[in-house]
Amino acid sequence: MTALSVDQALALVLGLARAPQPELVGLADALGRVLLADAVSQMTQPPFDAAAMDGYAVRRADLPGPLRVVAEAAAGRGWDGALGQGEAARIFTGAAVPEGADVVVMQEDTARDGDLVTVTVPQGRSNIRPRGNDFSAGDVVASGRVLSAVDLALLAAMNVPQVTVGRRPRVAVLAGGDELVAPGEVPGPGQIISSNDLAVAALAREAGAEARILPLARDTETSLREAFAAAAGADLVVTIGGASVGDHDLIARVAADLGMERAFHRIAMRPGRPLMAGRLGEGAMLGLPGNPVSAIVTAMLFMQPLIRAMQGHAAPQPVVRHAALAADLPPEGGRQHYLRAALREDGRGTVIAPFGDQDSARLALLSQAQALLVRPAGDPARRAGELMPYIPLPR
Ligand SMILES: Nc1nc2c(c(=O)[nH]1)N[C@H]1C(S)=C(S)[C@@H](COP(=O)(O)OP(=O)(O)OC[C@H]3O[C@@H](n4cnc5c(N)ncnc54)[C@H](O)[C@@H]3O)O[C@H]1N2
Ligand code: MOO
Repeated sequence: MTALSVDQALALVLGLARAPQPELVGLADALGRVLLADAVSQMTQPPFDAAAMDGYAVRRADLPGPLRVVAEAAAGRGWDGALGQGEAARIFTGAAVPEGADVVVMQEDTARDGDLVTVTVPQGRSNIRPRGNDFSAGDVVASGRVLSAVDLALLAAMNVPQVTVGRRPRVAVLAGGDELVAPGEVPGPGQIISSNDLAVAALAREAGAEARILPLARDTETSLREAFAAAAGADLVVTIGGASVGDHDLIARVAADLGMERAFHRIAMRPGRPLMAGRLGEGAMLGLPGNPVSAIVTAMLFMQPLIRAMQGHAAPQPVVRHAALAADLPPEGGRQHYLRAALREDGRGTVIAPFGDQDSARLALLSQAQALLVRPAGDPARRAGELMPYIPLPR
């Protein structure tokens, strides 16, 4: 069987996402989430013609004065009178501009003497923000938007305290292997510390999921069955390791016994060939390979897009940018290759330099990388300076 391409595999993985489920949340919980219903402004902003400077509200025709200061208007404490000829009102930024005034003169452009104020500099701009200059009641933040910090401020200003967003997928992370112990424990002979589960859960949360790490499973069917049982209720079960062909790689067998409908189990990708995906009960399952770099890279390229798609993201895939190669590269093999690389800026733009060692077990090297250089399967030899696609890594 020929292995699937990365694009084919990604399409199948995204196909595992069911329609996003709406949930009403307060703005404080809405960062990074996808709006599933239009949010409609309840406010017009500013709600009145507002002063943009501290100074004096005056009638342009009366300038330069002297003008009699007859009132004071501060933000939140307005003056509801009207300016007559030859009159000025002391005013502060954000206050409603009194009727009759058509300019706010900043106080640096005035001279005050008792009740009288004289404008000392010719006035150009009005320094008045007209009512509705920012937005109006009925304006809409459209469904589909991924909410940024600025969007939260906009929605708050619109007096929309709650929004309908995609529910956070519940993700269970299942790592296992007799060689693994948790961080802080003392490893026995032949044992190492489990690291992938932490990274994968963190990546799941970064993509918007509620992630929990299950207790480490052992390399027995019983232990794995218990772990899958503990994952009940998850929208997505992500296993790590045990995906390859070794005698102790039991994940595929146990998942199949539990009724997993496998979409694929092996893709033309490096690192990450033994990647598995499918439906499991009401949810989805992703089986990531155990090598740390392979687990993390496949989590970025498949798990995070799936989690985003589950919340309704229209463009769940990672961002792809382009940079010039720092040095020549030999032709690629039959798998799409994601090379750990450094980025730097030179006078003409971004330059990408893949590391010499691409061993998929080297976490310390991955933590140095700023990008994954993407080389398609069968990519021919490349010359320094050629533009190549890359995926920036989170810093
Ligand atoms: N005969 C073959 N052997 C291997 C193949 C193959 O095609 N034929 N593929 C290789 C590739 S590529 C990868 S990637 C690995 C994937 O293997 P598994 O998914 O079965 O993973 P394991 O064997 O369980 O573990 C591999 C490696 O990763 C370490 N590991 C596992 N889980 C964790 C964890 N939670 N934290 C830290 N490190 C972990 C594990 O100790 C192993 O060293 O298979 C190759 N072999
Ligand atoms: O695919 Mo493995 O993930 O090359 O190390």
